[in-house]
Amino acid sequence: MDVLPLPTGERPPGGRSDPDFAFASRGRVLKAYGVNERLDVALDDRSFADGRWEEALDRAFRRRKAQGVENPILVGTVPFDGRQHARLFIPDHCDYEDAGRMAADPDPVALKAIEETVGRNAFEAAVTQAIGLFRDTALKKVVLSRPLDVEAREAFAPGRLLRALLRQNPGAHVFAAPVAYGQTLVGASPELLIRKTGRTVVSNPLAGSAPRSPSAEVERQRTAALLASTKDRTEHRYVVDAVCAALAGHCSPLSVPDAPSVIRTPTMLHLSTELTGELVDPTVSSLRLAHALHPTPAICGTPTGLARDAIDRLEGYARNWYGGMVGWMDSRGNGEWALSIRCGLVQGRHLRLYAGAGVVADSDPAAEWEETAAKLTTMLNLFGVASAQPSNTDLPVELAS
Ligand SMILES: C=C(O[C@@H]1C=C(C(=O)O)C=C[C@H]1O)C(=O)O
Repeated sequence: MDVLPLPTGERPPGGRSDPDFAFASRGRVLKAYGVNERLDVALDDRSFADGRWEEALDRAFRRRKAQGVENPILVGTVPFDGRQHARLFIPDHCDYEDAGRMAADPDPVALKAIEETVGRNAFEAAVTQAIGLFRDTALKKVVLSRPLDVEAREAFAPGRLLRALLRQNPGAHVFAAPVAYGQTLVGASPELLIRKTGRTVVSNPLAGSAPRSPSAEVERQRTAALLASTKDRTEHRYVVDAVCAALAGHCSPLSVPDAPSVIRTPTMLHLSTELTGELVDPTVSSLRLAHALHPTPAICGTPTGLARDAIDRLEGYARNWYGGMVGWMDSRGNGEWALSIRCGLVQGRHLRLYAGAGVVADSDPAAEWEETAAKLTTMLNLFGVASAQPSNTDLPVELAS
């Protein structure tokens, strides 16, 4: 569905006041309107190595400043695979809104079907194959994901999904970003890849997960179990080590807590480590740092190259924007980039959701499937169908209308 044009007659609905791009952080939503200049480019090693992309961006920022904008910004999304083009643009106009004021209850949406394009059997077989790779190769961790296709009777309104995500996930980096004509990536990411404010950078990798529970007692047990779990600690350690290694050359000092803590999203518990550093060279941009980090083992694996190959061979679908990053950067290089997870791609009546789970040597395929199901509830909660998981077959599930 990712490359299809909108069917004739279907246009994304939404009021004129809906921003073209929105990104929430710490209680405020950055809203961007219109495209002043587009900077679609593949953000791979080559783009950063020869400095040409950053020069082009600098020229674009200077043109904008010449039009009277004191500190212009770039917004957009970068796909999982850096060889594919990012969707980045300098907007015509930006403002901020209080996230709480922008939040709204979800609209009732008449769903037609939920289809497990990659079903439980296929996913668990992929996890089993990955476990085999840990025995036979130097691969230590790989994040395997799956899509879930939701079809509604009428076109989804990305702006309304955004407002509902803000209501349901007040602490998340809630976002809505245009990725192609008629296609919008919407989500509520709990994971900050990088924030740069002047000299200071913060990265908050997550890995190691359990679902929330309505019972406080069960949740206490799950939190304690997560902190004590060797499997989850190992999964988490790979990410923290990789983030440390990527930031170490840029930061002095770099402060890394000795042990992870547990953070709560409305649907999940995660092991979390917040790293903070002071940049040796404060002119290094947030996007260059994000590129140095991406893809972390929170979304790809360890070692990166082998994990990428395993994802290509085992997942059986194209991630495209899922597992990339979304955010903004100003002309001084300050900015924030969140992992594009807990998200979905909206196109007309179609919404493709995504969720993945980190697989390590002592993973259990059934538990990894359950983990992806739990992560999908962040988006499925928009429709009140969190418990209506499709059956264990690969067949589409028709929902009562
Ligand atoms: C891959 C996802 O989440 C990532 C994987 C996690 C894990 O394996 O425990 C936890 C948080 C995220 O870093 C996702 O939500 O799709």
